Parts: sequence; structure tokens; C-alpha cells
Amino acid sequence: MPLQRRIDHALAATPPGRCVWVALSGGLDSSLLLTLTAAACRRHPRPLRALHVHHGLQPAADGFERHCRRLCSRLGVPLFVEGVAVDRAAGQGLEGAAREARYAAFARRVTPGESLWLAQHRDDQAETFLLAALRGSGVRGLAGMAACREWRERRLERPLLGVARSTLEAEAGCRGLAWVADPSNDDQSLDRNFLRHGVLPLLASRWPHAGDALSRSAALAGEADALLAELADLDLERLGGDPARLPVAGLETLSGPRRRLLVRHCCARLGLARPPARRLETLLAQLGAGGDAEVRVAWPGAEARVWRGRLHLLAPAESLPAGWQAEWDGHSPLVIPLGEVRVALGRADGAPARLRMVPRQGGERLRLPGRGRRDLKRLLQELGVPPWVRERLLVARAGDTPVAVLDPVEEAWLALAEGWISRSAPAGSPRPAGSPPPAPGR
Ligand SMILES: Nc1ncnc2c1ncn2[C@@H]1O[C@H](COP(=O)(O)OP(=O)(O)OP(=O)(O)O)[C@@H](O)[C@H]1O
Repeated sequence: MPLQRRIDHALAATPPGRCVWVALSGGLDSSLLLTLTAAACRRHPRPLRALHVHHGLQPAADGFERHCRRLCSRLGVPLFVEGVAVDRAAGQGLEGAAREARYAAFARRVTPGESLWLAQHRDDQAETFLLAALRGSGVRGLAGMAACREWRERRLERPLLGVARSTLEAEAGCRGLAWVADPSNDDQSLDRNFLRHGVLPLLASRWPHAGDALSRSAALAGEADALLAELADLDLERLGGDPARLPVAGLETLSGPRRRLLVRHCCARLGLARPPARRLETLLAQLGAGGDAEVRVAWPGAEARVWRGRLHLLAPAESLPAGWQAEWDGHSPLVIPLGEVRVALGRADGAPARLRMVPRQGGERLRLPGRGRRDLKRLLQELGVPPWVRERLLVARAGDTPVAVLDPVEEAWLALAEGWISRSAPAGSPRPAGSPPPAPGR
């Protein structure tokens, strides 16, 4: 299909009125994508904007921005430039850190409900497939980049994913299009560049359709991955349907591969990082060992615990700074170092409250309505509160007296002393403290 028609189709499939953003690096692919999309917008009018992220990592970066400005002004497309600070010390390599900063900038600019178009093409997909194979990935990694998917309530699309780089180069040549070359794309110490310049041309010299074949394999792996997700959903349904609390006995009825699949799938459903293969093996071996041994296996971005026969998948616990406590009147927003907690608390008789919020220390006793003074530890056991939740509890004290117990992550009062009531919370930020950040994906 001719390139322009491909983009026209993609735009026609975008609901009228929905804003389309083109992520414009200034390279050949995204400069061409913007040019084609601007032309398509004349036939299928949609609000169109370009977004350039200035990473500030190399002297050439100002030149990228200048090119983007020139191109957008020629096409009459509004350009937004986002400067980012790349955290080189984040332990994921410079490329990974730049990518994370770029996606954070995309999320800042592009509003939920809008579409973001990226210019990756078929040869990028072939490289991604090979990189995944060289890491020993399963079908999910081999599937590479999705042509279209939901991302943080936005629509992420790659309308050029089925198009060969050579086709894009030819089209840009015919149009006399200008673009900027990123010198870091020639650095063959980077794996992707080594594949691009060294390996793929060699493969293509023997198998001219190598790029096409590899990207077809990626698409087939994507289909297999979708089928596995359906299988995992069926298993999850059979085991009660709660991805955060899987029954260990039910898990043990599954074959090893299905058990691994289900745990990974549940992590994804919960927005948690999937466990690396070896961590997952450790976890499942501990489950298989049986008994009440306290199982706790953590990996970056998530952890798993077993309690009362269930495997709990959790965001990693965030702890409060040592010695932290806060004065609170019970109705103003309660802000703790983990975020804002949307709860309110008051005296039943309406008298003003002067409270101090402190982490639970142990040994607290509460006077419960109709039950007298009760030991908090026993009370939490009776309520079936898991140990890791007990560790994060805050106690509201009036003077020295504990009057309420708060789970700041669930934003819920677990116990209230006689004379105290939970009130409706002040309006505030929608993020519950401790909720995991959405993971960037493919
Ligand atoms: N600095 C940036 N600002 C905005 N979008 C970007 C930026 N860098 C990359 N992108 C988007 O992500 C896609 C993939 O990035 P990648 O680094 O593989 O491409 P590139 O070689 O820099 O640029 P191009 O794809 O335009 O030739 C780009 O096509 C573009 O849509």
C-alpha cells in the first residue's frame, strides 16, 4: 500500500476530534511521518501536534530542535518542545534512562484520550526481535513493539511499523525532505546500532527478505502472546479471579509453565513489574516446599508474599523516614511522605480534634466501642490483617491515647476507638499513596 494511503487509513480510523500527536525526534522517520500525517489531516481533519523531547545529552541536540521548528512551521503544525533531565545514574544505561525521561515527557504533554504516533518501522521491529532473542526472551519479548496499544489511557500507535526503512528513505528522497542525523545512531558499541549496521545487512545479503521475515515472526509471537494472556485469564477465573491473592493450593494444580504464566500475567494485570525468570523459579520452589514458612521474594518493582494459603503480589513497601510523625486536625488533607492519604477522622461529639499521626510501634491499646480496651496486635490478628500491612500502619493519637489505626495505602481506617468516627475525606489527589506507577511497556 502506498505510504500516504497507509497514513490516511490510520488517521481515518482515529475518532474525529481526537488530537493526534506525532513524536518528532527530527530523524528521517519521524520527519516523514509528520509530513505524511499533516497531508492526511487535510483529507481527514483532526487536531495535529508535534512533540519534540530535548534530552540535552549531546551538543547536536539544539540542532534537532531547530530542525523540528523549521519543519513544523513549514507544515503549519504546532510544535511542543519538552526539555528533560536524563538520570544517568539510574542504573539502566544512558539509552534506557533517556527513553524513560522521553516517555515521562510524552505522558506530561499528551492528555488521556489523545493519540501519540511514533515512527518506528519494520527494520526497527526486526532489530527489537533479534535483541529479544539474544536476551533469551519468551513470546512476549519476541513480539517486539505493538502497532497500536493503550498506554496510560492514551493511544500509542506506530503507523509505519510494517514499512521497510528503504521505503521510507526512498519516499523522503522523492519529496526532497530534510532531516537531521543523530550521530549516536552510528555508535556500534550500542547493541541496536551493531545489529543495524553490522548484522542485519549481512543477513539481508544472504536472505534478502530477512527484515520482513523477522518482523513477521514478531507479529506471530504477538499473536501467541495474546493467546497465552487468554489462557492465563481462564486460569485466573478458575482460581477465584483476584490477581493480587492467588490461592496456593489452586496454583499447585497447574502445570509449571501455566503457573509461571499465571504469576507473570497477574503482575501485569496489577501494573507490577513481572518477576525475572530466576526470581520466579525461587518463588515457585518456595511455594512447592509447603508449610507456613514465611515466603517473601522481591524483585525490582514488586514482591510476592504468602500468607494464609494465598500468594499475594504487591508493590514494594515504601517506608517512612525514621522518626516521622505529623500533627493533623482530622479534616485537612493528610499528607505523609508517601503522598496524600484521602481520609478524615473526627470526634463523634463534633468537638475539634488535635491528632498526631505516628507509625505503629507495637504495644498500643485501643478502647473499642462496647468491647473495652483491646490490644492492637490481637485485634489486627483477629481482623486478618497481613503482616506487611501491619508494618505500614499509622496510629492516630489524641494526646498519648491511640484513637484510630490507618492503612495509608488502602486509605482505610482499620479500627476506631470509642467516641471517634470516620468522616468523608477531603477532595484531593487521585493517587492513593503507595500505588505503583504505571509501567512503560512495548
Ligand atoms: N527526542 C525525541 N522527541 C520526540 N520523539 C522522539 C524522540 N526520540 C525518539 N522519538 C520517537 O520515538 C521513535 C523511535 O525512536 P528512535 O530513537 O528509534 O528513532 P530515531 O532514530 O531517533 O528517529 P527517527 O525514527 O525519527 O528516525 C521516533 O521515531 C520518534 O517518533
